[in-house]
Amino acid sequence: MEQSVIRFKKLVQKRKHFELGPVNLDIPRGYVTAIVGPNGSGKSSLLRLLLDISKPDSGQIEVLGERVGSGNDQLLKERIGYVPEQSNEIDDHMTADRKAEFIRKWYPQWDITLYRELLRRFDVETDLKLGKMSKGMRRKFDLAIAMAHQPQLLLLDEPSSGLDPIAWKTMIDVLHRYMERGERTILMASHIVDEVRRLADYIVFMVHGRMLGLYEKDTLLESWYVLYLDGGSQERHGVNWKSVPGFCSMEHTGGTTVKITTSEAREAEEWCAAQQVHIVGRQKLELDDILVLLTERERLRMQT
Ligand SMILES: Nc1ncnc2c1ncn2[C@@H]1O[C@H](COP(=O)(O)OP(=O)(O)OP(=O)(O)O)[C@@H](O)[C@H]1O
Repeated sequence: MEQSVIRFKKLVQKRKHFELGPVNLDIPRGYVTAIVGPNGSGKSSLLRLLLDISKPDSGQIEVLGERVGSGNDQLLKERIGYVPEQSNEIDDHMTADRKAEFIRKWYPQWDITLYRELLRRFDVETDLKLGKMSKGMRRKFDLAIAMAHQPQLLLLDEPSSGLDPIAWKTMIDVLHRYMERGERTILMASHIVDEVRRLADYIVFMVHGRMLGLYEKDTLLESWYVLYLDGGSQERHGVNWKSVPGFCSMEHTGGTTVKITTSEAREAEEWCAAQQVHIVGRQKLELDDILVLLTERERLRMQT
């Protein structure tokens, strides 16, 4: 694993109806990591803990080498850009430029040229009050504000929420460009498969407040497959399909063909070769299908 930019150590936060953690995880520096998980799995809660907006019950978080909540918060926040899931309504009476004037005082690295360039690219009307902006325009403004002080770490909570397809493409391009310079890191929570596919290097799955590991995206997508197997003679010899490496599910699809879903495609194919099972077809799983299967696996694990 590369050098880490964020470290969660035995992090736990207990709510009345929800428990987050324990989370033990290192987020690599210099990459885009996406937290992917169903509604209510704890993605936003985790980002708020990172920014010390809410407190854990136990455990620790280190961000950019500093312990969160240790008193260096302002210095730390200067190095971080954050786009929350929902914009702050307190700012609704301000125009874009007034808000920018207001917050730039806290950021020595604030780059007015970059700010103007981002607003131009996102087509944001600078003299409009924030409360009068459309949802998408407000989102674009929030992104520009989060990036204008050139943070080393960007935390994005559902960044494309409300964006039209053109604005979405601009955002993807802007984020790619952000990553081109230096050792920068993005940690984002997202539901959008296409966004994760285009941006993320690593993926963290989160289900019911639990982290299901950090996966390198390309490796993950190469591991989860549906294999269509000719099960004719094997069915007669009583082969146990559950012994296929990475076995997730099995279905008869008509005739002698058996559909097996596996999380270990390469090993499963080697198993087929050893068992002389003919592979009739193969199909990659998409991220959302993988999430559904992991969620179901976690639900079953919690029941036992
Ligand atoms: N301030 C709070 N007080 C009590 N419970 C909370 C609070 N904030 C969030 N929760 C609960 O924590 C759980 C996780 O919520 P969170 O918003 O972190 O999930 P999420 O994965 O970001 O969801 P979504 O994808 O819908 O945005 C939910 O059950 C939610 O009701």
